[in-house]
Amino acid sequence: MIYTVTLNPSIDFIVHVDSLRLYQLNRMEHEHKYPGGKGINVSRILTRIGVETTALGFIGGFTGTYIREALAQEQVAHDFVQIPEHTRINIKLKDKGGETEINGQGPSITPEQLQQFMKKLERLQVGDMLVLAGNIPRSLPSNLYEQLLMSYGQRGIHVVIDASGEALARAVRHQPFLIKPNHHELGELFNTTFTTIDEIIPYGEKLLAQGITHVIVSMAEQVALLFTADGVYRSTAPRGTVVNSVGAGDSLVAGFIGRLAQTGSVQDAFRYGIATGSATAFSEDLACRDKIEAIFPQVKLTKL
Ligand SMILES: Nc1ncnc2c1ncn2[C@@H]1O[C@H](COP(=O)(O)OP(=O)(O)OP(=O)(O)O)[C@@H](O)[C@H]1O
Ligand SMILES: O=P(O)(O)OC[C@@]1(O)O[C@H](CO)[C@@H](O)[C@@H]1O
Repeated sequence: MIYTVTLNPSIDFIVHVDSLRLYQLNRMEHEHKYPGGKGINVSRILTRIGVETTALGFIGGFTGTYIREALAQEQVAHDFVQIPEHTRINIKLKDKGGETEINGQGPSITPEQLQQFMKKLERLQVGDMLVLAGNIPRSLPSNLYEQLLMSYGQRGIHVVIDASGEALARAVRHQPFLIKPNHHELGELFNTTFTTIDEIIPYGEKLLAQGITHVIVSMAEQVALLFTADGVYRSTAPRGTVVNSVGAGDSLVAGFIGRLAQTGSVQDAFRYGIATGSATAFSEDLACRDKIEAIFPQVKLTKL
């Protein structure tokens, strides 16, 4: 079973305007609402590709009810801790110049609610996977992912970290199964910036040498890199028309771990992950299975 954790879920409110005019009235051309938050996105994709998953985290208020209902409609299993405060709404604003995101802070989580969440994790068994994805709300300990990684990693559970900043920096010390920084997040981790692929390679190898099983470095429409036991692989991103790239990174993670669970082949899983990320970028909502599988044959790997 793949458990995903979204400590701070959201309704993603996707708004399209032709050309945003600041400080003036803008009319939406069209708008969509989706259940969001990185772990929830991973669970939605896993369900679409037929991999068993349960989404965990904290949810509350009318926004929380909307998310529960939307997930139930898609048959995405979940077991959230119910809280009284409203789950946040994140605005994703698209115009012809690009995408602007305004994410909410989200509700405060009390120590009692955190305890309820910890209790839900007790069901995890050897061989399960735990995906810790997205920001850690300010009301929770900033080392929460690190604590979970240490305790569940030692019990034979594969822990995936899809986070940035301090949460990622703390996690890489404790041998997660997979991390998927984009090249900016990787640069931040090492206090540097990258201009070429060659510059990234020693840093990915360093993370692997620290005991991380798989490291994927994504770069949106450019190449992505996989660092794994038998070497470094480069994949080019498929070409297409970008509709909404929110959740592309989460989709890559879901495609990779889902396919790995199905086939056991790391290279095949990397190709499938890239196809899933791109299929999401080319869709209004997250990718559907048909689109992923149509793109999959386009994805080729080169061993470096
Ligand atoms: N413009 C694009 N064209 C094609 N594929 C894309 C594009 N943007 C993203 N992707 C696909 O999604 C994957 C992940 O994208 P990206 O590197 O933007 O992740 P991210 O920064 O974690 O994304 P996000 O935070 O928006 O979820 C890429 O490796 C690629 O397969
Ligand atoms: O504020 P966080 O937790 O870092 O990111 C939340 C978020 O931007 O990430 C997902 C896309 O990756 C969206 O569904 C969601 O709105």
